[in-house]
Amino acid sequence: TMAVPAGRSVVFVTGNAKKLEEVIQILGDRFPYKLVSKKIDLPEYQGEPDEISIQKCREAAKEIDGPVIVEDTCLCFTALGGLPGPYIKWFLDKLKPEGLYKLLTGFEDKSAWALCTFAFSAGKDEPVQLFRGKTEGRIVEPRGPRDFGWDPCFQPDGYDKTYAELPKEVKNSISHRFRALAAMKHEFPPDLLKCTNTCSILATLF
Ligand SMILES: O=c1[nH]c(=O)c2ncn([C@@H]3O[C@H](COP(=O)(O)OP(=O)(O)OP(=O)(O)O)[C@@H](O)[C@H]3O)c2[nH]1
Ligand SMILES: [Mg+2]
Repeated sequence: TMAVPAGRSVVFVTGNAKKLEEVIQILGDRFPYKLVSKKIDLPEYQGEPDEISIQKCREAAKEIDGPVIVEDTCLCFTALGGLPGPYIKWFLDKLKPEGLYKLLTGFEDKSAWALCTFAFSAGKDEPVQLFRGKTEGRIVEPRGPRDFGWDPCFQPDGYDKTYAELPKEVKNSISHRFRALAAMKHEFPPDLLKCTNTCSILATLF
């Protein structure tokens, strides 16, 4: 289990306000530590998802010099051997959701999965622990609001709506991010440290 001194806060380091918003919505008051957020644009590393999250977490722990959480998100197309994967940020930036859909023209298989990897470290010389969540679905012509990334072109299996069209509570109950946070929650036993007030989330930097 995770070692965070009682009363210490865990800093969620991300440059992405929408991620932070979802993390806050998903964790609600079930997170037994004080979670604060810090907007730092960490480097976009290359490699396998686990390695990327470990490097990202080490860098964040160095900058914060204390307990940190980071998260890295991949969107993987089966027909493309898992690409764009961790490089989805750049693909989305240049192609937009329409272009992501068009990438699969010529492939019958439109299946895809969203992968979220949270990484936790108690400090700069401490080990990194990973928590993964995966949601399977397929890439469709974009539908729904445009306020978060590739949500309009990802339709989770079992639903006839895209992530963007689904009510937020529904996305947050099946998403890659929800599943990774559920895995992480098991490692933060609420009774172990008895944080005074369950969880206060201060998203002051956005
Ligand atoms: O439609 C979406 N629904 C999601 O649930 C979701 N989660 C992440 N993303 C996007 O996918 C890329 C990941 O790259 P990423 O993990 O490096 O994130 P980031 O650089 O924005 O923030 P961070 O690395 O500072 O935390 C970025 O373009 C994010 O905007 C999402 N888009
Ligand atoms: Mg990033």
